[in-house]
Amino acid sequence: MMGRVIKNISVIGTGYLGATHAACMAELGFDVLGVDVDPEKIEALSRGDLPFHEPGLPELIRKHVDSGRLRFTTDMEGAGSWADVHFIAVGTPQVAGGTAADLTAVDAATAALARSITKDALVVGKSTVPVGTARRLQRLVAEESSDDVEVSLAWNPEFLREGFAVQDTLRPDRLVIGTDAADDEQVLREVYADALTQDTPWISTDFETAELVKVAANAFLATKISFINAFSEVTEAVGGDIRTLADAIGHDTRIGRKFLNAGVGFGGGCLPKDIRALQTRVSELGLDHSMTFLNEVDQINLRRRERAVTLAEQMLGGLPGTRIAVLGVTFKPLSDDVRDSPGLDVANRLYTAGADVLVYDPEGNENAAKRFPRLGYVDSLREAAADADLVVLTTEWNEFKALTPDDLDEVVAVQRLLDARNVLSADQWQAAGWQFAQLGRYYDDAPE
Ligand SMILES: NC(=O)C1=CN([C@@H]2O[C@H](COP(=O)(O)OP(=O)(O)OC[C@H]3O[C@@H](n4cnc5c(N)ncnc54)[C@H](O)[C@@H]3O)[C@@H](O)[C@H]2O)C=CC1
Ligand SMILES: O=C(O)[C@H]1O[C@H](OP(=O)(O)OP(=O)(O)OC[C@H]2O[C@@H](n3ccc(=O)[nH]c3=O)[C@H](O)[C@@H]2O)[C@H](O)[C@@H](O)[C@@H]1O
Repeated sequence: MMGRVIKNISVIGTGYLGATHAACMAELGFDVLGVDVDPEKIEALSRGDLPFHEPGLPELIRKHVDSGRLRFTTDMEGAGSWADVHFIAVGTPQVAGGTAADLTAVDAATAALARSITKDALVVGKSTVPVGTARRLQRLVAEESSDDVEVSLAWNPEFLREGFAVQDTLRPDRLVIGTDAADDEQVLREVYADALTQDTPWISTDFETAELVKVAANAFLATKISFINAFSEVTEAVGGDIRTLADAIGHDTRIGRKFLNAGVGFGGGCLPKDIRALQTRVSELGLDHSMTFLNEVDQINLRRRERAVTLAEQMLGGLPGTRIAVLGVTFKPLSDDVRDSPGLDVANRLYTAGADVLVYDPEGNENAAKRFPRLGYVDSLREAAADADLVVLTTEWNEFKALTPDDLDEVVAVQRLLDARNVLSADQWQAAGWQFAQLGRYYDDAPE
């Protein structure tokens, strides 16, 4: 592909990652075609509607659907005969009933794409995959594509965060490019030219390192969260304040304060499944011990959910027959994503144990109701808290972080709050007469 001017880009898979990537590529000046197997998603996107919540993305999609620079289709063949660069951004979820990554969609999308390509092109993997996948897909592309065209493969993992997806794509904090040929790296330099500042690190490496960088980053973030949450178990038992502890160690710039927010733990469509897939892949490679610590990271994380439920039960003196308001069921604020959400898991466990649960989330109600239809869902914080015996804050949306006792004093049945994200002031709520608990903190009057 050397010496070509890149004009047309396709993005295969238009979920959280792919829709963002497609819109941002259009913003960088390319003509872009988003391809997905889900006709409803494609219909919505083609109208300029985003079928999920991501700040700043609806505006970008609409802008470029209107400008004609961004189109969506279910027709893979259209993409294969049109684009110079194809990004693979399909899902790699956990396999049903196991811990490995399910690569069915990546394999199917890559094979279908390769068969449809009728001009020289670069296929770029963006999905998060087990190490070794890129090399396998390179062979698949060679087998499935026509001998008349030159098709090569590169691996370019994605580090965007939901809630900040647009800014993370248009101004990435680093780019990692795994290639087998210098020409392919040049193509990606051209693609990303306008997203780079003078200082953006550009890491050019082989396939294996590129794949591993991605899972190493997520494993490190997960470990950092479970590290502080393991200390929560200690401060809860012996007395102490996990926030002060996190602040104090975070001042050491070698440690840093970010990702040391103790609470109900990590969830989402990436961190949990990525640490499980990494362990599974490493065992497959015969390295039985290298990543076993990630099992501990996972267990610490899941114990936080249990702890939230136990604490709620202790505060109430039993769950059956109680009314509980659950505030926040997305896995984090600024997203409508409820995949492996700690808050939704806690809500469901409280319900299963006999409580009457009313959920309110600013963006997540609809997705949560699809997953757990039996919970009650309401459209406002006040409705959720009305006559509640306990309010549980599980996702730190700004609306919840700004709560004061005045907002709820007259609304609830009993002044009782469990802050499972450590974002409210214990002093303030206790001074107002509330029975108040947080994960990772110890109180003289804490229920035991
Ligand atoms: N969501 C995020 O913040 C990030 C996700 N990732 C990785 O990106 C990948 C995609 O993740 P999400 O966008 O969150 O998943 P998602 O589930 O939102 O989107 C995946 C999309 O792929 C489509 N798809 C499935 N099979 C297909 C096929 N054969 N051809 C065309 N389209 C197909 C699905 O219909 C769906 O729209 C995963 O590997 C994930 O680990 C990486 C960084 C950030
Ligand atoms: O591979 C991915 O898909 C992405 O996964 C994460 O991004 P994301 O899942 O959007 O969310 P994070 O901001 O990392 O939060 C993950 C979870 O950790 C929790 N968390 C985060 C930070 C913290 O201090 N404590 C904590 O419990 C959040 O509430 C959330 O449930 C990574 O941060 C991204 O770099 C990566 O690209």
